[in-house]
Amino acid sequence: MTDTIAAIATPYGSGGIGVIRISGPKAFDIAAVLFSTTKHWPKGCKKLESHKVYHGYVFDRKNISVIDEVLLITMKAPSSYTAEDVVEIQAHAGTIVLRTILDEILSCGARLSEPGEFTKRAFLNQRIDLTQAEAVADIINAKSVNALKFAASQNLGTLKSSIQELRQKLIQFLSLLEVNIDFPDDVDPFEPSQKEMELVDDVLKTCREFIRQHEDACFLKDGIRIAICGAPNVGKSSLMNRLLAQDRSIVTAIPGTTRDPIEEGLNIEGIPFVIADTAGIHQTDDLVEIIGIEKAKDHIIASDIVLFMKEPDTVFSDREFEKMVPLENQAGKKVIFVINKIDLDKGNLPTLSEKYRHIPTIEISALLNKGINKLKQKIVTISIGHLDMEKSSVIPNLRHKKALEQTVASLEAVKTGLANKLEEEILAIDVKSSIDFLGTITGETASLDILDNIFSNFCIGK
Ligand SMILES: Nc1nc2c(c(=O)[nH]1)N(C=O)[C@@H](CNc1ccc(C(=O)N[C@@H](CCC(=O)O)C(=O)O)cc1)CN2
Ligand SMILES: Nc1nc2c(ncn2[C@@H]2O[C@H](COP(=O)(O)OP(=O)(O)OP(=O)(O)O)[C@@H](O)[C@H]2O)c(=O)[nH]1
Ligand SMILES: [Mg+2]
Repeated sequence: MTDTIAAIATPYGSGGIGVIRISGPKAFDIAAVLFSTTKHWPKGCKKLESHKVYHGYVFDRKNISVIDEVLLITMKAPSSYTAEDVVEIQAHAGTIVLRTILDEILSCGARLSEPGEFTKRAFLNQRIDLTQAEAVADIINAKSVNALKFAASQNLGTLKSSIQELRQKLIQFLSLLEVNIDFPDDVDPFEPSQKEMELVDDVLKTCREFIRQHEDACFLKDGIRIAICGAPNVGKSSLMNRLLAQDRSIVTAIPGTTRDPIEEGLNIEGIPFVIADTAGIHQTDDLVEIIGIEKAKDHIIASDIVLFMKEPDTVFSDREFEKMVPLENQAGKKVIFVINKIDLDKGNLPTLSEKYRHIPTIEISALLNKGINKLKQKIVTISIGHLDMEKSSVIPNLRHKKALEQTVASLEAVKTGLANKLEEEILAIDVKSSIDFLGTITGETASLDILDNIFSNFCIGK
């Protein structure tokens, strides 16, 4: 039999309202002891029904004095967050008042909950699966609107149903194999049909697609890395300051002003970016500049998006561009060609070469704050234009990615086994492990370690 747990569910400190949550078999009894719908002695509490909100007062357990005027919410099992009996008390949010009520609840036989224990109970009682439990933590910790969209979608069970569907297909496949293992004499030797081969391929393809989506989604959680690069004095630091809307980098008319790369977080339309202003890249004998240029190159290599800057009356050359963004590092990198200082009416703007014609060009004046919004728009569209966050079932969760990679490895072994006409017993081992790996994602086959690790990262009261 489970015990009854209680915790303050709202953040510490003072605020409008604070919520205390009780879950478990004693929740309603404890409420009946401490709560009264009248403020006068003798305390009066009618029988509490499920899914109702009551107005009343919390007394100390000896029913001598009123602690606070509250609203009390009742939810009978299994229709509650934990799928157990739940009572919530909405009191005034002050550290002392909430602690005092909690102490009374604890002295009536409840125990202080562990971090994440309410959500863990929802999982153990099978109201939600592990991906939904993780989504709850991701909703709380979301650093951007997009991270929230992923998490909210996962909370609804999108990933859960996709994984369950894949798992079901493999279980069906396993049962075909097992018929042959159990009754080898009664049935013909296992000969996978075209349909069964396709089934394995199908599951493999979906797992690989999820892994790819995971990589996209990671950007949205950790920040897409942008590096601003170009020759000295083109206005890199000026652009950095415009994008951040603050004076972060030093701007002077002296070429070679920026030495150390300067990194800052930037949020455009809810998407997190990490942007780096770097030293102007050119030939120099200055030791400090040389080190700065090396660091600039490291930043460019590590970035997802490069803003390659030039000014009017200069020319774009493949050689210069490839010195900054080497050919071997161009794969997967997105580049925007930014022409700065268009306020200077001095002649010709540089144009892209034939080879790099596909790169989008944006004209700006960092000095006059012109074209900056257009540039921001371009940064957003090349970052996430191809993603649909609201429908995506994948959120950037490393645990899921690893499990998917293990599933893929096992299914590859199944495929090789099928091609080599291995025995059913051997095939079944790999099919079983792929089923188990998928099960670790939803929690059907997750170990206690995994569960502890996930729930201990929650806050108390969640
Ligand atoms: N006051 C309060 N607000 C809250 C929560 C809570 O527990 N209490 N939540 C906690 O994180 C979130 C809402 N999530 C919830 C998820 C499921 C159920 C629930 O009772 N589910 C039952 C019954 C559904 C029904 O009656 O339609 C179920 O699924 O069986 C409640 C809250 C955010 N806001
Ligand atoms: N006319 C004009 N001048 C600009 C513009 N943007 C920057 N400048 C000027 O160009 C000079 C260099 O600007 P920075 O932003 O320091 O250039 P940088 O690329 O960071 O230079 P380094 O750090 O030395 O590589 C400063 O005098 C700026 O005021 C612009 O859009 N128009
Ligand atoms: Mg600079």
